[in-house]
Amino acid sequence: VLYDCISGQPANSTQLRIYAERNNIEVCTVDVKPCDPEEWQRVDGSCNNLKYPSRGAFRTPTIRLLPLDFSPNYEPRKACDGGDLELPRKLRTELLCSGKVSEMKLTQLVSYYILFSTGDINSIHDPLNYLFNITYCCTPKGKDDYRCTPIKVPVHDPVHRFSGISCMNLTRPQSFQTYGCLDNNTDFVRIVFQTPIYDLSNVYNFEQGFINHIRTFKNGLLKIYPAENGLLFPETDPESIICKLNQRPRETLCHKYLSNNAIGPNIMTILFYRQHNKIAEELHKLNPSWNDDRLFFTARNINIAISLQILLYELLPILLGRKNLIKDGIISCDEGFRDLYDENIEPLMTDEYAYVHRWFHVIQETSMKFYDKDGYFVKTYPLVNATGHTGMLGVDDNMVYITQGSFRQQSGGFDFIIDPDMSERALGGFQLATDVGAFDLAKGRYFGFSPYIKYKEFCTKKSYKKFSDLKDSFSSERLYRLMEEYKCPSDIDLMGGLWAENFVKGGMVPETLYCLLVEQLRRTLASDRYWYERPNRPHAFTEDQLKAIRKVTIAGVLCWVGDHVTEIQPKAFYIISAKNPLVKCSSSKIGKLDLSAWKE
Ligand code: HEM
Repeated sequence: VLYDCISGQPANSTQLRIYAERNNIEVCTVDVKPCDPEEWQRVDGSCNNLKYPSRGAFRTPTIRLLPLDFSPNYEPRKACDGGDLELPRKLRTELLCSGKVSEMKLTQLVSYYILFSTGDINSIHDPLNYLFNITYCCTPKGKDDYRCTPIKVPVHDPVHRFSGISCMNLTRPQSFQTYGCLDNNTDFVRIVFQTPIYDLSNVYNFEQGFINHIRTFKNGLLKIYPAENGLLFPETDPESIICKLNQRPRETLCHKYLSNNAIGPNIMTILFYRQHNKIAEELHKLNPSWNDDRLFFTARNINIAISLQILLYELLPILLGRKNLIKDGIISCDEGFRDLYDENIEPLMTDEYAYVHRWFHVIQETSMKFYDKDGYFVKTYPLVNATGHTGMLGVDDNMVYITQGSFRQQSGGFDFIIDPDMSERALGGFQLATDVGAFDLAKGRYFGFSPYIKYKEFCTKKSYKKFSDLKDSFSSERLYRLMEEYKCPSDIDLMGGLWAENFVKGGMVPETLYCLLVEQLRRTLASDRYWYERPNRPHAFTEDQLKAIRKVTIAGVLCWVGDHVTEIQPKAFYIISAKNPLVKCSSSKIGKLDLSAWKE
């Protein structure tokens, strides 16, 4: 049945006719084969909710916590005095300092994993659009193109008053209106291609049929190929234009079915892809009678569960605070099952959830340190030169160096200081100047997010009319900066507020960021029928199997599928220290997967 993406109902003949006239049936509908309540979790996400079978599938529309706030024609909202809000680049340079500060407790792996996890539920179609299709927003042609929303650089910009750069190319976020599924005069609905549930869409892909390209259909395995350096990678497309930074002819590796994005998540995706095969191989040894399908879906089920176990129980407690997460019902304090499922809650993702993850741009350390397999420092390499540069992983020891660096190098600071490469050249060799912070702030306006104080009110149930009402959530110095830049509290952008706000007690992120993440995670836990901790889902784990999943840590994953990782600290999101020393991968301190509970 063809379901209308927007309504989540079977498309009627009038709708289909309109879509056919516009030549966009394929993008505005999802083809859902009849659901079987007991089937394995589908790769395209359909049939997650049996009442609304297309919800949870790729291209499920996003939802909003607060109403849209735009000027007419989806232009940014106005300031309280009726004028334009301050330029995003001006606000970024005034509210975030540019410089290098390290977080002394955490490793670079934190940024790699958090970005990898956002890639599961969020696609990178918007940057691809302005990098490959609409590249002229800073030229006269861009002035007449509604899709162009370039970043204007103020004349007295601290960096570009010297460089002569006065504009950065950027486009409007794409929506169901962009693709003609909704009329232009209707409320903006963001289009996202990934499924809105955590199901490793970034590893297994998500569009119908794509999975058939990566499966071998033998023993549950995915296709995998050795590169020039002998290491194993998913299928490559040497002609792809996405890997623009590949140094050809030597560097040819470029993922054909997976995304070639920033280097950290790129590596994590490769590791989870390989991990699928390791799991399938072991399952096959344990249960030689299982057929290909059973091995494939069981391995995927375990792989997804591991990715979530690490996110929820290892990483988020560090970032958001373990006690906070227990109090808010996001993690459980015992090892057993839990079941928060409610079939009346549709598996949908809020726009706010993906958006506030952008705050983590401030923690990105961009001088990647390369270490060899024995832990000797080799060199530093600019992280931004590695985006769209998958080819570097297939030659020399780069994959080894970056993997080793991920758990040996410190993370960037959790503060209001952004690494200069993120604020000036985040898109490395693609675009001359990219201030990702300014992009983040500008995008918030083109998504039509309500001002920061509305979110603050949503989270605290208090009212904020005057700047002084905010004094409990900001240091006086940070509040003063906001007052310098914004005329009224209601002018403060969501991202502007996050950049200045105090951290949640017990955690390392701004209070409102915490609140908006938790809001979505609650929905995710209640709306994903296949959530790994549930005892009553199709092909649920047994108690022993769930216990085995709960033991796995990111260190265990790196030991198992990382190239030449032979020793690592047990808590790999934390730096190596006397309390968290390097140990051999064979040590019982490393949380490895034991698949014996799957033997029949
Ligand atoms: C700490 C790790 C990071 C996290 C959690 C993160 C998160 C995000 C998220 C959620 C988006 C929004 C995507 C969308 O909805 O369209 C985004 C956009 C973006 N990120 Fe990151 N990111 C991280 C690191 C990086 C790095 C290392 C780079 C560059 C090398 C980068 C460059 C960008 C760019 C260029 C955009 C698009 C900006 C736009 O078009 O508005 N990010 N990031």
